[in-house]
Amino acid sequence: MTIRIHIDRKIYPAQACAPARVLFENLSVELEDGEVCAIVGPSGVGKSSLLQMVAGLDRDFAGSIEGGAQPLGYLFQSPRLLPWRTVRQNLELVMPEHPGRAKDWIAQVGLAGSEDVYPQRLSIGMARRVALARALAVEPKLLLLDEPFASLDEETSKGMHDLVAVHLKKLRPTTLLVTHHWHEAAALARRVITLDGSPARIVDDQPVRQARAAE
Ligand SMILES: Nc1ncnc2c1ncn2[C@@H]1O[C@H](COP(=O)(O)OP(=O)(O)OP(=O)(O)O)[C@@H](O)[C@H]1O
Repeated sequence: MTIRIHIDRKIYPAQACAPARVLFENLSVELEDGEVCAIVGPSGVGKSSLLQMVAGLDRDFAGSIEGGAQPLGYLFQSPRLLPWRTVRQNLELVMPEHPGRAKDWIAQVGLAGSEDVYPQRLSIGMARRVALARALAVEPKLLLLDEPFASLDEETSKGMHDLVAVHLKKLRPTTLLVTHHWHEAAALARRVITLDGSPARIVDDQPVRQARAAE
């Protein structure tokens, strides 16, 4: 499904010790059905905020997001697992019709044997892998990945990268991938959008080949 994002204005209001911040102004992006697009930009520019708006979790802005596809797979920056459910139960929740597949997903993210462990006993990297499995297991039409390979060692990161690549190829979800790493963007995405400034604007938007050449 094509996604059309147009943000006239997104403001985070003033808080006790922080002034109001205009995060986005006149920002427009269109994603074709099945397009994999990486979002890069400096820390604090608004990448995670943009994902939350696309997901429909933040509707407090002037503008529109058209075509929000369901099912939605969303890997948040923090794992956001339900602490009162085991690893297996966290996954079963998103696939109530196929609970038997939870075990297979746990194995695919390299956590076989941790099925009955509660999230507080997992390292951050393990919890993020469960969260990645949860995002992919819903067989999303719209996939939002916020730094999917953070907190992972090199070998695990490569394994998770391959897992994501296989699923992007198989399911062809329209995908927004937030990353700080050009090699991740270049390996998984066909298009790279660079955000910068305050309010944030798109300072670069190009196919991966040209983006790599400009590196
Ligand atoms: N709920 C909120 N209320 C007020 N300000 C917020 C809120 N969420 C984020 N911000 C602010 O908005 C700005 C953008 O945050 P965001 O997390 O979207 O950036 P980011 O580009 O994803 O950063 P990073 O790469 O460090 O994860 C930051 O200055 C942050 O402090």
